[in-house]
Amino acid sequence: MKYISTRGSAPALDFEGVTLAGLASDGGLYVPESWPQFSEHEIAEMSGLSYVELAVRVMTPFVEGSLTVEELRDLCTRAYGRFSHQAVTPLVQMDQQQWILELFHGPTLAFKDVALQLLGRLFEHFLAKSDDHLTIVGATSGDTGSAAIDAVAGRERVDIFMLHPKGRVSDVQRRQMTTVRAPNVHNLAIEGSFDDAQAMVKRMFNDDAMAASRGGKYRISAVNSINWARLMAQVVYYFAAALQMGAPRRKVAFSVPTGNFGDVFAGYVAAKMGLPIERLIVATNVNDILHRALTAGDYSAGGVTPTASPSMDIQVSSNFERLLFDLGGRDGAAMAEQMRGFETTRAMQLTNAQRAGAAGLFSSARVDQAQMAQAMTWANEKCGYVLDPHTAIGFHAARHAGLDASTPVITLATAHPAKFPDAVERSTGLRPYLPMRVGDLFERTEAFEELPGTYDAVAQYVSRHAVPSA
Ligand SMILES: Cc1ncc(COP(=O)(O)O)c(C=O)c1O
Ligand SMILES: N[C@@H](CCOP(=O)(O)O)C(=O)O
Repeated sequence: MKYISTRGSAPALDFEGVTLAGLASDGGLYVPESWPQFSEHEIAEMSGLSYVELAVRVMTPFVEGSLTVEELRDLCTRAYGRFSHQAVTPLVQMDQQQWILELFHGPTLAFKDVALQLLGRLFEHFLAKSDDHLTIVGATSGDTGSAAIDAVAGRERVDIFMLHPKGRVSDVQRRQMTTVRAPNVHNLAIEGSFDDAQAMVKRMFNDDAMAASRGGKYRISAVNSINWARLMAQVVYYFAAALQMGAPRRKVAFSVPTGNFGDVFAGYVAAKMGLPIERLIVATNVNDILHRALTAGDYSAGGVTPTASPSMDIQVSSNFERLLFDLGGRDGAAMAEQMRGFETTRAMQLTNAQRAGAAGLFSSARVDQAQMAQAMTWANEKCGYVLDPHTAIGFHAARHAGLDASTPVITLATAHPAKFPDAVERSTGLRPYLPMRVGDLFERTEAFEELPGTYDAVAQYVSRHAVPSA
Protein backbone atom coordinates (compact mmCIF):
# COMPACT_ATOMS: atom_id res chain seq x y z
CA MET A 1 0.00 0.00 0.00
CA LYS A 2 1.32 3.44 -0.96
CA TYR A 3 0.26 6.71 0.64
CA ILE A 4 0.07 10.09 -1.08
CA SER A 5 -0.06 13.61 0.33
CA THR A 6 -3.23 15.72 0.09
CA ARG A 7 -1.04 18.54 -1.23
CA GLY A 8 0.45 16.54 -4.05
CA SER A 9 4.17 17.29 -3.85
CA ALA A 10 5.57 15.12 -1.02
CA PRO A 11 7.00 11.72 -1.95
CA ALA A 12 4.63 8.74 -1.81
CA LEU A 13 5.51 6.50 1.17
CA ASP A 14 4.65 3.05 2.46
CA PHE A 15 2.90 2.45 5.80
CA GLU A 16 6.13 2.43 7.79
CA GLY A 17 7.14 5.70 6.13
CA VAL A 18 3.88 7.51 6.87
CA THR A 19 3.77 6.25 10.45
CA LEU A 20 7.22 7.61 11.19
CA ALA A 21 6.70 10.79 9.13
CA GLY A 22 3.41 11.89 10.72
CA LEU A 23 2.82 14.89 8.46
CA ALA A 24 3.84 15.03 4.78
CA SER A 25 6.83 17.23 3.95
CA ASP A 26 4.65 19.53 1.77
CA GLY A 27 2.42 20.30 4.78
CA GLY A 28 -0.29 17.91 3.59
CA LEU A 29 -1.72 14.77 5.21
CA TYR A 30 -1.11 11.26 3.97
CA VAL A 31 -3.98 9.15 2.64
CA PRO A 32 -3.94 5.71 0.98
CA GLU A 33 -3.44 5.92 -2.78
CA SER A 34 -6.79 4.10 -3.11
CA TRP A 35 -9.34 2.79 -0.60
CA PRO A 36 -9.20 -0.95 0.03
CA GLN A 37 -12.61 -2.55 -0.58
CA PHE A 38 -14.39 -5.41 1.18
CA SER A 39 -17.27 -7.21 -0.55
CA GLU A 40 -20.55 -7.79 1.27
CA HIS A 41 -19.56 -11.44 1.63
CA GLU A 42 -16.17 -10.54 3.16
CA ILE A 43 -17.85 -8.20 5.65
CA ALA A 44 -20.40 -10.88 6.60
CA GLU A 45 -17.51 -13.25 7.29
CA MET A 46 -16.08 -10.82 9.86
CA SER A 47 -19.11 -11.29 12.09
CA GLY A 48 -18.22 -12.95 15.40
CA LEU A 49 -14.47 -12.28 15.21
CA SER A 50 -12.72 -11.12 18.38
CA TYR A 51 -11.71 -7.45 18.40
CA VAL A 52 -8.09 -8.35 17.74
CA GLU A 53 -8.92 -10.62 14.79
CA LEU A 54 -11.27 -8.00 13.36
CA ALA A 55 -8.56 -5.36 13.73
CA VAL A 56 -6.13 -7.59 11.84
CA ARG A 57 -8.69 -8.20 9.06
CA VAL A 58 -9.60 -4.51 8.66
CA MET A 59 -6.06 -3.11 8.89
CA THR A 60 -4.14 -5.70 6.84
CA PRO A 61 -4.65 -3.94 3.49
CA PHE A 62 -3.30 -0.68 4.93
CA VAL A 63 -0.05 -2.14 6.29
CA GLU A 64 0.82 -4.39 3.33
CA GLY A 65 4.52 -4.19 2.53
CA SER A 66 5.43 -2.90 6.01
CA LEU A 67 4.09 -5.53 8.45
CA THR A 68 3.26 -9.21 8.13
CA VAL A 69 -0.14 -10.40 9.32
CA GLU A 70 1.60 -12.13 12.26
CA GLU A 71 3.40 -8.94 13.27
CA LEU A 72 0.17 -6.96 13.06
CA ARG A 73 -1.66 -9.58 15.14
CA ASP A 74 1.07 -9.52 17.78
CA LEU A 75 0.97 -5.69 18.02
CA CYS A 76 -2.85 -5.69 18.25
CA THR A 77 -2.89 -8.43 20.87
CA ARG A 78 -0.55 -6.44 23.08
CA ALA A 79 -2.30 -3.09 22.43
CA TYR A 80 -5.84 -4.32 23.13
CA GLY A 81 -4.69 -6.54 25.99
CA ARG A 82 -4.44 -3.32 27.98
CA PHE A 83 -8.17 -2.64 27.76
CA SER A 84 -10.32 -3.34 30.80
CA HIS A 85 -13.29 -4.75 28.81
CA GLN A 86 -13.12 -8.08 26.99
CA ALA A 87 -15.04 -6.63 24.03
CA VAL A 88 -12.56 -3.68 23.90
CA THR A 89 -15.30 -1.35 22.55
CA PRO A 90 -18.64 -2.63 23.92
CA LEU A 91 -22.07 -1.41 22.76
CA VAL A 92 -24.78 -0.34 25.21
CA GLN A 93 -28.45 0.01 24.26
CA MET A 94 -30.18 3.23 25.40
CA ASP A 95 -33.64 2.78 23.79
CA GLN A 96 -35.20 1.20 20.69
CA GLN A 97 -33.04 3.24 18.32
CA GLN A 98 -30.13 4.69 20.28
CA TRP A 99 -26.89 2.91 21.17
CA ILE A 100 -23.64 3.98 22.80
CA LEU A 101 -20.28 2.63 21.65
CA GLU A 102 -18.00 2.79 24.69
CA LEU A 103 -14.51 3.66 23.52
CA PHE A 104 -13.10 4.54 26.93
CA HIS A 105 -11.96 1.22 28.37
CA GLY A 106 -8.29 1.85 27.66
CA PRO A 107 -5.68 2.99 30.18
CA THR A 108 -6.42 6.74 29.96
CA LEU A 109 -10.21 6.52 29.66
CA ALA A 110 -10.70 8.07 26.22
CA PHE A 111 -11.11 6.79 22.65
CA LYS A 112 -7.57 7.92 21.86
CA ASP A 113 -6.23 4.79 23.58
CA VAL A 114 -7.66 2.60 20.82
CA ALA A 115 -5.25 4.04 18.29
CA LEU A 116 -2.41 5.22 20.49
CA GLN A 117 -1.81 1.91 22.26
CA LEU A 118 -1.18 0.52 18.79
CA LEU A 119 0.79 3.53 17.52
CA GLY A 120 3.25 3.40 20.46
CA ARG A 121 3.99 -0.21 19.58
CA LEU A 122 4.26 0.56 15.86
CA PHE A 123 6.90 3.23 16.59
CA GLU A 124 8.87 0.77 18.69
CA HIS A 125 8.59 -1.97 16.05
CA PHE A 126 9.77 0.24 13.17
CA LEU A 127 12.50 2.01 15.15
CA ALA A 128 13.99 -1.30 16.30
CA LYS A 129 15.15 -1.79 12.70
CA SER A 130 17.36 1.33 12.79
CA ASP A 131 19.54 3.28 15.21
CA ASP A 132 17.43 6.37 14.80
CA HIS A 133 15.68 8.42 17.47
CA LEU A 134 12.18 9.87 17.11
CA THR A 135 11.09 13.27 18.41
CA ILE A 136 7.33 13.27 18.80
CA VAL A 137 5.74 16.69 18.95
CA GLY A 138 2.04 16.76 19.76
CA ALA A 139 -0.78 19.13 20.66
CA THR A 140 -3.60 18.17 22.95
CA SER A 141 -6.83 19.53 24.29
CA GLY A 142 -6.50 16.85 26.96
CA ASP A 143 -7.04 13.32 25.74
CA THR A 144 -4.51 12.75 22.97
CA GLY A 145 -1.78 13.93 25.33
CA SER A 146 -2.55 11.49 28.11
CA ALA A 147 -3.10 8.56 25.75
CA ALA A 148 0.09 9.28 23.78
CA ILE A 149 2.19 9.70 26.92
CA ASP A 150 0.87 6.42 28.32
CA ALA A 151 1.68 4.74 25.01
CA VAL A 152 5.30 5.92 24.71
CA ALA A 153 6.49 6.67 28.27
CA GLY A 154 9.76 4.91 28.94
CA ARG A 155 10.12 3.57 25.38
CA GLU A 156 13.60 3.63 23.93
CA ARG A 157 14.48 5.85 20.98
CA VAL A 158 11.45 8.12 21.47
CA ASP A 159 11.00 11.49 23.18
CA ILE A 160 7.57 13.09 23.42
CA PHE A 161 6.93 16.83 23.69
CA MET A 162 3.25 17.40 24.41
CA LEU A 163 1.77 20.90 24.23
CA HIS A 164 -1.47 21.58 26.08
CA PRO A 165 -3.30 24.90 26.35
CA LYS A 166 -2.63 26.10 29.89
CA GLY A 167 -5.74 26.08 32.11
CA ARG A 168 -7.98 24.70 29.34
CA VAL A 169 -7.93 20.97 30.11
CA SER A 170 -9.66 19.24 33.01
CA ASP A 171 -7.70 18.43 36.20
CA VAL A 172 -7.91 14.73 35.48
CA GLN A 173 -6.67 15.18 31.91
CA ARG A 174 -3.78 17.38 33.04
CA ARG A 175 -2.74 15.05 35.83
CA GLN A 176 -2.87 12.04 33.51
CA MET A 177 -0.13 13.77 31.50
CA THR A 178 1.89 15.61 34.11
CA THR A 179 2.19 12.87 36.73
CA VAL A 180 3.87 10.43 34.36
CA ARG A 181 7.51 10.48 35.43
CA ALA A 182 9.62 9.19 32.58
CA PRO A 183 12.74 10.86 31.21
CA ASN A 184 11.38 10.81 27.65
CA VAL A 185 8.15 12.68 28.53
CA HIS A 186 8.08 16.50 28.30
CA ASN A 187 4.84 18.31 29.14
CA LEU A 188 4.56 21.89 27.96
CA ALA A 189 1.70 24.14 29.14
CA ILE A 190 1.45 26.95 26.63
CA GLU A 191 -0.53 30.18 26.61
CA GLY A 192 -3.35 30.08 24.04
CA SER A 193 -5.78 27.53 22.63
CA PHE A 194 -5.43 24.01 21.23
CA ASP A 195 -5.45 25.54 17.73
CA ASP A 196 -2.39 27.65 18.64
CA ALA A 197 -0.59 24.54 19.90
CA GLN A 198 -1.57 22.53 16.82
CA ALA A 199 -0.31 25.30 14.51
CA MET A 200 3.08 25.27 16.28
CA VAL A 201 3.33 21.50 15.90
CA LYS A 202 2.61 21.68 12.17
CA ARG A 203 5.12 24.51 11.79
CA MET A 204 7.86 22.39 13.34
CA PHE A 205 7.36 19.75 10.63
CA ASN A 206 8.08 22.47 8.08
CA ASP A 207 10.99 24.07 9.92
CA ASP A 208 14.20 23.49 7.95
CA ALA A 209 16.32 23.76 11.09
CA MET A 210 14.23 21.30 13.10
CA ALA A 211 12.79 18.64 10.76
CA ALA A 212 15.21 16.02 9.42
CA SER A 213 12.89 15.54 6.40
CA ARG A 214 13.85 19.11 5.43
CA GLY A 215 17.55 18.92 6.36
CA GLY A 216 17.06 19.78 10.05
CA LYS A 217 18.30 18.06 13.20
CA TYR A 218 15.40 15.98 14.50
CA ARG A 219 13.35 13.14 13.13
CA ILE A 220 9.99 14.62 14.04
CA SER A 221 6.82 12.57 14.14
CA ALA A 222 3.21 12.95 15.20
CA VAL A 223 0.80 11.28 17.56
CA ASN A 224 -2.09 13.54 16.62
CA SER A 225 -4.61 12.32 14.10
CA ILE A 226 -2.59 13.97 11.35
CA ASN A 227 -0.70 10.65 11.60
CA TRP A 228 -2.51 8.20 9.30
CA ALA A 229 -1.92 5.24 11.63
CA ARG A 230 -4.20 6.90 14.23
CA LEU A 231 -7.15 6.94 11.85
CA MET A 232 -6.50 3.46 10.51
CA ALA A 233 -6.85 1.98 13.99
CA GLN A 234 -10.08 3.91 14.58
CA VAL A 235 -11.74 2.44 11.46
CA VAL A 236 -11.91 -0.92 13.24
CA TYR A 237 -14.51 0.03 15.84
CA TYR A 238 -16.95 1.23 13.16
CA PHE A 239 -16.80 -2.30 11.74
CA ALA A 240 -17.07 -3.85 15.22
CA ALA A 241 -20.21 -1.85 16.08
CA ALA A 242 -21.94 -2.18 12.71
CA LEU A 243 -21.34 -5.95 12.59
CA GLN A 244 -22.95 -6.33 16.01
CA MET A 245 -25.97 -4.38 14.75
CA GLY A 246 -26.44 -6.66 11.75
CA ALA A 247 -24.11 -5.30 9.05
CA PRO A 248 -23.81 -5.88 6.17
CA ARG A 249 -27.56 -6.72 6.03
CA ARG A 250 -28.56 -3.64 8.01
CA LYS A 251 -27.32 -0.07 7.65
CA VAL A 252 -26.47 1.89 10.78
CA ALA A 253 -25.81 5.57 11.49
CA PHE A 254 -23.09 6.95 13.73
CA SER A 255 -23.10 10.18 15.72
CA VAL A 256 -19.59 11.39 16.42
CA PRO A 257 -18.60 14.18 18.84
CA THR A 258 -16.10 16.03 16.69
CA GLY A 259 -13.15 18.38 17.01
CA ASN A 260 -10.21 17.59 14.75
CA PHE A 261 -12.42 15.49 12.40
CA GLY A 262 -10.23 12.40 12.94
CA ASP A 263 -12.75 10.10 14.56
CA VAL A 264 -15.51 10.81 12.07
CA PHE A 265 -13.09 10.63 9.14
CA ALA A 266 -12.33 7.07 10.26
CA GLY A 267 -16.08 6.42 9.78
CA TYR A 268 -15.84 7.83 6.27
CA VAL A 269 -12.95 5.44 5.57
CA ALA A 270 -15.06 2.52 6.85
CA ALA A 271 -17.84 3.55 4.44
CA LYS A 272 -15.35 3.79 1.58
CA MET A 273 -14.20 0.25 2.39
CA GLY A 274 -17.74 -1.04 1.92
CA LEU A 275 -19.30 -0.87 5.40
CA PRO A 276 -22.96 0.09 4.87
CA ILE A 277 -23.30 3.36 6.79
CA GLU A 278 -26.55 5.28 6.46
CA ARG A 279 -25.22 8.55 7.88
CA LEU A 280 -22.33 10.07 9.81
CA ILE A 281 -23.54 12.80 12.13
CA VAL A 282 -20.85 15.36 12.90
CA ALA A 283 -21.68 16.76 16.35
CA THR A 284 -19.85 19.92 17.45
CA ASN A 285 -20.06 22.16 20.48
CA VAL A 286 -20.33 25.94 19.96
CA ASN A 287 -16.91 25.83 18.28
CA ASP A 288 -18.85 24.96 15.18
CA ILE A 289 -16.61 25.42 12.13
CA LEU A 290 -17.45 21.93 10.89
CA HIS A 291 -21.19 22.45 11.27
CA ARG A 292 -20.94 25.68 9.28
CA ALA A 293 -18.79 24.01 6.65
CA LEU A 294 -21.19 21.09 6.19
CA THR A 295 -24.38 23.15 6.21
CA ALA A 296 -23.25 26.31 4.38
CA GLY A 297 -19.87 25.51 2.83
CA ASP A 298 -18.30 28.12 5.11
CA TYR A 299 -15.05 26.84 6.63
CA SER A 300 -13.90 29.92 8.51
CA ALA A 301 -12.21 29.74 11.89
CA GLY A 302 -13.31 32.19 14.55
CA GLY A 303 -11.80 32.38 18.04
CA VAL A 304 -12.03 29.32 20.26
CA THR A 305 -14.68 29.50 23.00
CA PRO A 306 -13.80 27.45 26.11
CA THR A 307 -16.64 25.01 26.94
CA ALA A 308 -17.48 22.13 29.27
CA SER A 309 -16.38 19.78 26.46
CA PRO A 310 -12.80 21.11 26.28
CA SER A 311 -11.42 18.35 24.07
CA MET A 312 -13.65 19.62 21.26
CA ASP A 313 -12.69 23.29 21.64
CA ILE A 314 -11.11 23.32 18.21
CA GLN A 315 -11.68 25.61 15.23
CA VAL A 316 -9.13 24.29 12.76
CA SER A 317 -10.02 20.65 12.13
CA SER A 318 -6.92 19.10 10.58
CA ASN A 319 -8.49 16.01 9.07
CA PHE A 320 -11.14 17.94 7.17
CA GLU A 321 -8.40 18.41 4.57
CA ARG A 322 -8.37 14.64 3.99
CA LEU A 323 -12.12 14.69 3.29
CA LEU A 324 -11.95 17.74 1.02
CA PHE A 325 -9.09 16.13 -0.92
CA ASP A 326 -11.02 12.92 -1.45
CA LEU A 327 -14.29 14.65 -2.36
CA GLY A 328 -12.56 17.17 -4.61
CA GLY A 329 -11.22 14.52 -6.98
CA ARG A 330 -7.86 14.00 -5.23
CA ASP A 331 -6.27 16.99 -6.93
CA GLY A 332 -3.19 17.76 -4.78
CA ALA A 333 -2.36 21.05 -6.50
CA ALA A 334 -5.91 22.37 -6.05
CA MET A 335 -5.96 21.23 -2.42
CA ALA A 336 -2.62 22.93 -1.73
CA GLU A 337 -4.02 26.14 -3.22
CA GLN A 338 -7.24 25.89 -1.17
CA MET A 339 -5.28 25.29 2.06
CA ARG A 340 -2.82 28.11 1.30
CA GLY A 341 -5.82 30.43 1.08
CA PHE A 342 -7.16 29.14 4.40
CA GLU A 343 -3.78 29.47 6.12
CA THR A 344 -3.57 33.11 4.98
CA THR A 345 -7.12 34.27 5.72
CA ARG A 346 -8.40 31.56 8.14
CA ALA A 347 -11.42 31.22 5.86
CA MET A 348 -12.40 29.20 2.81
CA GLN A 349 -15.47 28.17 0.86
CA LEU A 350 -16.04 24.55 -0.03
CA THR A 351 -16.39 23.86 -3.75
CA ASN A 352 -19.72 22.59 -5.09
CA ALA A 353 -18.22 19.13 -5.57
CA GLN A 354 -16.96 19.05 -1.98
CA ARG A 355 -20.34 20.18 -0.62
CA ALA A 356 -22.34 17.74 -2.71
CA GLY A 357 -19.98 14.86 -1.89
CA ALA A 358 -20.17 15.53 1.84
CA ALA A 359 -23.96 15.85 1.80
CA GLY A 360 -24.28 12.25 0.59
CA LEU A 361 -23.00 10.79 3.85
CA PHE A 362 -22.62 13.51 6.47
CA SER A 363 -25.05 15.63 8.40
CA SER A 364 -24.15 17.85 11.32
CA ALA A 365 -25.40 19.50 14.48
CA ARG A 366 -24.15 22.30 16.73
CA VAL A 367 -24.96 21.46 20.34
CA ASP A 368 -24.83 24.18 22.97
CA GLN A 369 -24.24 23.90 26.70
CA ALA A 370 -27.93 23.65 27.63
CA GLN A 371 -28.59 20.92 25.05
CA MET A 372 -25.53 19.02 26.25
CA ALA A 373 -26.83 19.19 29.83
CA GLN A 374 -30.30 18.04 28.68
CA ALA A 375 -28.77 15.00 27.01
CA MET A 376 -26.87 14.11 30.17
CA THR A 377 -29.98 14.49 32.29
CA TRP A 378 -32.12 12.43 29.89
CA ALA A 379 -29.59 9.59 29.74
CA ASN A 380 -29.27 9.54 33.50
CA GLU A 381 -33.00 9.72 34.27
CA LYS A 382 -34.31 7.45 31.49
CA CYS A 383 -31.47 4.94 31.17
CA GLY A 384 -29.45 5.25 34.38
CA TYR A 385 -26.46 6.01 32.18
CA VAL A 386 -23.90 8.74 32.87
CA LEU A 387 -22.55 10.43 29.74
CA ASP A 388 -19.40 12.51 29.60
CA PRO A 389 -19.92 16.03 28.14
CA HIS A 390 -18.41 15.15 24.74
CA THR A 391 -20.49 12.01 24.36
CA ALA A 392 -23.55 14.01 25.46
CA ILE A 393 -23.03 16.32 22.48
CA GLY A 394 -23.01 13.33 20.15
CA PHE A 395 -26.00 11.80 21.91
CA HIS A 396 -28.06 14.98 21.65
CA ALA A 397 -27.29 15.15 17.92
CA ALA A 398 -28.19 11.46 17.53
CA ARG A 399 -31.58 11.83 19.21
CA HIS A 400 -32.48 14.85 17.08
CA ALA A 401 -31.11 13.64 13.75
CA GLY A 402 -34.55 12.74 12.39
CA LEU A 403 -33.42 9.38 11.05
CA ASP A 404 -35.93 6.69 10.19
CA ALA A 405 -36.86 4.72 13.32
CA SER A 406 -35.62 1.49 11.73
CA THR A 407 -32.04 2.81 11.51
CA PRO A 408 -29.99 2.17 14.65
CA VAL A 409 -27.98 5.23 15.67
CA ILE A 410 -24.72 4.61 17.47
CA THR A 411 -23.14 7.48 19.41
CA LEU A 412 -19.41 7.17 19.94
CA ALA A 413 -18.71 7.54 23.68
CA THR A 414 -15.34 9.19 23.43
CA ALA A 415 -14.46 9.62 27.11
CA HIS A 416 -15.28 8.23 30.54
CA PRO A 417 -17.45 10.69 32.52
CA ALA A 418 -14.96 10.71 35.41
CA LYS A 419 -12.52 12.67 33.26
CA PHE A 420 -14.92 15.63 33.57
CA PRO A 421 -16.48 15.26 37.04
CA ASP A 422 -17.38 18.93 37.53
CA ALA A 423 -19.32 19.23 34.27
CA VAL A 424 -21.10 15.93 34.88
CA GLU A 425 -22.03 16.91 38.42
CA ARG A 426 -23.38 20.28 37.28
CA SER A 427 -25.78 18.58 34.84
CA THR A 428 -26.77 15.43 36.68
CA GLY A 429 -26.00 16.02 40.35
CA LEU A 430 -23.86 12.89 40.23
CA ARG A 431 -20.11 12.97 40.72
CA PRO A 432 -18.52 10.15 38.72
CA TYR A 433 -15.50 8.44 40.29
CA LEU A 434 -12.37 7.39 38.51
CA PRO A 435 -12.08 3.64 37.94
CA MET A 436 -9.61 1.83 40.21
CA ARG A 437 -7.18 1.25 37.36
CA VAL A 438 -6.32 4.95 37.25
CA GLY A 439 -4.83 4.62 40.72
CA ASP A 440 -3.73 7.48 42.97
CA LEU A 441 -3.79 10.19 40.28
CA PHE A 442 -4.47 13.01 42.73
CA GLU A 443 -1.70 12.00 45.11
CA ARG A 444 1.07 12.04 42.51
CA THR A 445 3.40 14.98 41.91
CA GLU A 446 2.97 16.96 38.70
CA ALA A 447 5.77 18.16 36.45
CA PHE A 448 5.35 20.47 33.47
CA GLU A 449 7.02 23.45 31.90
CA GLU A 450 5.07 26.68 31.33
CA LEU A 451 5.92 28.43 28.08
CA PRO A 452 4.64 31.53 26.29
CA GLY A 453 2.48 30.72 23.27
CA THR A 454 5.19 31.42 20.72
CA TYR A 455 6.72 29.02 18.24
CA ASP A 456 10.27 30.14 19.10
CA ALA A 457 9.83 29.31 22.78
CA VAL A 458 8.61 25.81 21.94
CA ALA A 459 11.28 25.18 19.27
CA GLN A 460 14.03 26.28 21.64
CA TYR A 461 12.72 24.00 24.37
CA VAL A 462 12.60 21.03 22.00
CA SER A 463 16.13 21.80 20.71
CA ARG A 464 17.46 21.82 24.28
CA HIS A 465 15.96 18.43 25.15
CA ALA A 466 15.59 16.33 21.98
CA VAL A 467 18.07 13.78 20.64
CA PRO A 468 19.26 14.60 17.08
CA SER A 469 18.46 12.15 14.29
CA ALA A 470 21.24 9.63 13.53
C1 LIG B 1 -13.40 13.17 24.51
C2 LIG B 1 -13.26 13.61 23.08
N1 LIG B 1 -14.34 13.60 22.29
C3 LIG B 1 -14.27 13.99 21.01
C4 LIG B 1 -13.09 14.44 20.46
C5 LIG B 1 -13.07 14.84 19.02
O1 LIG B 1 -12.44 13.88 18.23
P1 LIG B 1 -11.80 14.28 16.84
O2 LIG B 1 -10.77 15.32 17.12
O3 LIG B 1 -11.20 13.03 16.32
O4 LIG B 1 -12.89 14.83 16.01
C6 LIG B 1 -11.94 14.49 21.25
C7 LIG B 1 -10.62 14.95 20.75
O5 LIG B 1 -10.35 15.24 19.66
C8 LIG B 1 -12.01 14.03 22.58
O6 LIG B 1 -10.93 14.01 23.35
N1 LIG C 1 -9.30 16.29 21.38
C1 LIG C 1 -7.94 16.08 21.11
C2 LIG C 1 -7.36 17.13 20.23
C3 LIG C 1 -6.32 16.55 19.34
O1 LIG C 1 -6.91 15.78 18.39
P1 LIG C 1 -6.19 14.60 17.63
O2 LIG C 1 -7.23 13.54 17.57
O3 LIG C 1 -5.82 15.15 16.32
O4 LIG C 1 -4.99 14.14 18.36
C4 LIG C 1 -7.24 15.93 22.44
O5 LIG C 1 -7.89 15.56 23.37
O6 LIG C 1 -6.06 16.16 22.57
